Amino acid sequence: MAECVVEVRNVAVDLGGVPILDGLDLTVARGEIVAVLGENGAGKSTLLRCLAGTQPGVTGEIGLFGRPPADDPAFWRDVVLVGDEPAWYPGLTVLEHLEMMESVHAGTRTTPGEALELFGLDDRRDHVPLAMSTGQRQRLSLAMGLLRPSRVLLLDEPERGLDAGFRVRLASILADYAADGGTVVMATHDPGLARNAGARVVELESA
Ligand SMILES: Nc1ncnc2c1ncn2[C@@H]1O[C@H](COP(=O)(O)OP(=O)(O)OP(=O)(O)O)[C@@H](O)[C@H]1O
Repeated sequence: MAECVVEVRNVAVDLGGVPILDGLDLTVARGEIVAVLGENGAGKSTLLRCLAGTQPGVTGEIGLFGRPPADDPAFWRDVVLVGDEPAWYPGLTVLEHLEMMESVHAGTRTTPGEALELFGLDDRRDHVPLAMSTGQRQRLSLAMGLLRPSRVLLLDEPERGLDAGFRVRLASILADYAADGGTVVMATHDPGLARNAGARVVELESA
């Protein structure tokens, strides 16, 4: 049986009297992709924050590799979160952002050059992120996340701003990550992305 990487038992979040998730159970195996779908406000981002250990007010049990998530360096050596647009480093180009990631992480999954090609950013390598389109910046966020060595990807609406063609490529990038033994949990509004990536779909009901 495949190793269980993510385990969520009876998890709920109380945000000032508003219950969210309401006793959620979820297990995700090594090499599996789970796509969490649901209406606006259903709690998809909240679930990802729970898995990342950054959500206050959580009850129930959450384990990644058998340990509760902890917002500390050891945890983040295994886990990559791509969510809201990051704060770009002023004056650094696209290539330099990727090189910065490479310089601080041993054993990166791709080189900066390979990441530029994979994420279709080769012709933007010498641009600064704030001079690019929303979708191009999202590609860079994903490229920086995928360049890092990791065992779990937590992705909040990774399709945000991406054109249809690149969503197909992203699905294949995620499928390759899982085929290499990685585990993915993504919140998405794109059932096509989930299907093309070979994800198991989990529907979150609104409270
Ligand atoms: N800081 C907060 N304080 C109080 N309530 C919050 C807070 N953040 C989110 N919520 C509420 O929690 C619920 C879940 O929000 P969440 O962002 O997890 O939903 P979502 O499924 O990711 O939505 P979307 O599809 O719009 O991204 C919503 O009803 C939202 O109003």
